[in-house]
Amino acid sequence: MGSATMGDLVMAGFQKLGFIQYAGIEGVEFDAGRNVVSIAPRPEHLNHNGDLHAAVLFGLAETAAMGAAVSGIVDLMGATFIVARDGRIEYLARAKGAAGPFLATSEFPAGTVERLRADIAGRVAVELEVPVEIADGSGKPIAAATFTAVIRPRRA
Ligand SMILES: CC(C)(COP(=O)(O)OP(=O)(O)OC[C@H]1O[C@@H](n2cnc3c(N)ncnc32)[C@H](O)[C@@H]1OP(=O)(O)O)[C@@H](O)C(=O)NCCC(=O)NCCSC(=O)Cc1ccccc1
Repeated sequence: MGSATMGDLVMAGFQKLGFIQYAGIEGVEFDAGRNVVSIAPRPEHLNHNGDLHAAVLFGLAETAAMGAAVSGIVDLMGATFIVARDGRIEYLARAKGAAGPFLATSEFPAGTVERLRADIAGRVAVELEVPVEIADGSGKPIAAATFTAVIRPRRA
């Protein structure tokens, strides 16, 4: 199965979730080791300053990160337990509602997916650091985040 088809499958799964629907998060790019998702702010996503609510930005970042974490292992997920252990976000600049759409990009350095697949094949538990950057519609960085994905052989 090609990565475009896998991306469609992963995003279709995300689209069933209430938070994803509420936030209007959409898939933009999906490839092994890379995931980009976007949000076009609606009035209910904004805070008292008219900026994207911090929790919505965190949710956008987490969606990008966990999508990237699974992007190179979709075919192995049946045998794999995967959850986010933690996440940290730095809000670098105001995410003004009118400056959308906002794009969250999560991408691994070269070799990460290959190592992860080898660890899964070897039934080695992994703690994967997953970076995310969020930019506004002009490309200006507005947040940087890091998540830890726990990836283990699924217990019977
Ligand atoms: C698992 C760990 C991170 C580490 O804890 P540790 O002390 O080392 O582990 P411990 O042994 O205590 O097990 C704890 C629980 O985990 C389960 N389990 C563990 N290993 C296996 C296994 N090999 N196979 C099967 N299950 C396993 C175990 O049964 C137990 O369940 P229980 O509680 O009995 O029902 C724990 O702190 C935790 O679950 N945190 C919450 C994580 C969370 O909810 N994140 C938020 C969002 S998730 C997300 O991102 C969604 C997403 C994913 C993918 C794509 C897109 C989106």
